[in-house]
Amino acid sequence: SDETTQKRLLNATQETSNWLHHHRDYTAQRYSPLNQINRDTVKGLHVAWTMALGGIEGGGIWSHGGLEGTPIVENGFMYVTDGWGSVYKIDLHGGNGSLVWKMDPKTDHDWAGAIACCGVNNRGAAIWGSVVVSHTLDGRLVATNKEDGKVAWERKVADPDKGEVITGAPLIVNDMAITGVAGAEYGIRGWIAATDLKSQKEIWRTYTIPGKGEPGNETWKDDHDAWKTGGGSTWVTGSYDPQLHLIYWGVGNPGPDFDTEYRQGDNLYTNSTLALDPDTGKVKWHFQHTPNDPFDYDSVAERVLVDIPFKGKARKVVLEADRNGFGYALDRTDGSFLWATPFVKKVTWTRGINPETGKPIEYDPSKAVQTYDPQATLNRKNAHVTICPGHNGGKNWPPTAYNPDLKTWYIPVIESCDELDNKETSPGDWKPREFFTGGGPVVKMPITGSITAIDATTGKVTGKYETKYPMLGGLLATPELVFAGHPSGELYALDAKTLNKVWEFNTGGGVNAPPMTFAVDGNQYIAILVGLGGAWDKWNLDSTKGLETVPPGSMLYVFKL
Ligand SMILES: O=C(O)c1cc(C(=O)O)c2c(n1)C(=O)C(=O)c1cc(C(=O)O)[nH]c1-2
Ligand SMILES: [Ca+2]
Repeated sequence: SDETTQKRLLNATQETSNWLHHHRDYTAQRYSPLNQINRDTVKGLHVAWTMALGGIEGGGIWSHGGLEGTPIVENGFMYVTDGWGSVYKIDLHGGNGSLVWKMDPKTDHDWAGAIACCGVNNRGAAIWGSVVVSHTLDGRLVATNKEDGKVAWERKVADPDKGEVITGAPLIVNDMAITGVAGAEYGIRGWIAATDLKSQKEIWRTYTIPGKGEPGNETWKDDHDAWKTGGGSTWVTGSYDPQLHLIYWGVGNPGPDFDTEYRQGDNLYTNSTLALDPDTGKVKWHFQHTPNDPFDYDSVAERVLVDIPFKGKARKVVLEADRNGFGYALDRTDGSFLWATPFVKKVTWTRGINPETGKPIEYDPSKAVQTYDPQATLNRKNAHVTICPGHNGGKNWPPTAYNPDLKTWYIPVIESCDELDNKETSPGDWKPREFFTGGGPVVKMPITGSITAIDATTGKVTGKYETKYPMLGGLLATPELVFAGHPSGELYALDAKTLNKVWEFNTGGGVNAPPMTFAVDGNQYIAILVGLGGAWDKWNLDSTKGLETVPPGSMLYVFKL
């Protein structure tokens, strides 16, 4: 197999046939210039081949695993993961797929599965040199030889004894694998860690919650060290700007999720965008989206890097579609705020975002506990609320896609409200490997979805394709099309400009993974994993009538003209 050099990883946008990074390239646009499958030809798209994978065994609190991965493709070979972290190498030549090897990391199902808040999830692998680099739910970073599927080395990065698991794909930057952690619902103290792929040693680990004496720690104003169990997970893969030499990564919810009085203050850097120096892990700037969050609005979404004009000036921008229902554009050189737009139809937790500061209008930095909309803000006195978007967010982990020619950003939306209860938390309540949430959702309300298009240069919504079910799988953009899968099984293509549906196929499973595209032997293909898992069918099924009949499964579908 081929060497994946840093030079090639930097140039991934131009390797048109390939998909070398989790989000295809360092911009995380999930845009491929391949255009054989286009507005005119797409009606001829049909199944080329399928392959049954594994990973749907149960473990811990989970009755089965799910499929959330984005495949990597390099020069006619695919590397794809299942929910328990097995990696499959598939030869794509000759018009069908054949399994070359499978690496089973022997994940400890019960130990890790007991503390995976939201599913047996593994969102994919990365490639570097002659190895595939992947994570396991039980906290390991594994390097597997591309050639023979043998494990070259592995290193423990996260510790399930503390409630830490890993569900995201690694990001490779300058011969390092960058790892994010999950566990904010178990009161972990979140971090982002860099492993040197040459020495296999840790180079840096940056806690998303600053320690005593570090700038930001003063935003934890309680008297019982709430910062030590303050959440701030980092479970979605970030992006990288080589010119600015900055990594962009999102940070998850504070813990306990629903008891703001326990963790008074803004709770930095939870629910923030971080820009980090890749050499040292130092935080160069931050922007917090929902300070002192009462709603579980993890700001973990991928950070999409786009170069666009804004108010007549060329800007280097980072986009984020936050769980709080707003899409944000920040200047990625310094984090200054450009615009925010609601991408869901209904937002009730705030009256809006202050156009100068980018903070919720009600935000008062002098307050230890924030009150956003007084009706909707959950606290010990207002211990039962209805909020929109619901705690799953207006958009969860499934990635957005961006078309750089149209300067249009497509968001996979969850259109929801839900009812939340507060439960007062006391110092001493935290126990390793136990939920530490300070309340939670109670009544399940119906949930739908949409694909919402935003003009990145203005922040205005330009279109909405409404869907019966929430968008749980993420998007792919090509020059003329947007691809998406549905939890009820359909994979479909929309016209990139009109958002009209131009093609559809029912996979017979439930789609919970993002589509991707590649080319081999001159032919373009669309690939997607099928198998409903993640958080949905355990926690949210009452809100989506009809999905209870979708069987778990584990299937790779590949389409061609
Ligand atoms: O805070 C965390 O550490 C964390 C991790 C994860 C995860 O790793 O899957 C999810 C969440 N939170 C979460 O809040 C959530 O809604 C969620 C949905 C899913 C999924 O895969 O469907 N994962 C997660
Ligand atoms: Ca969370």
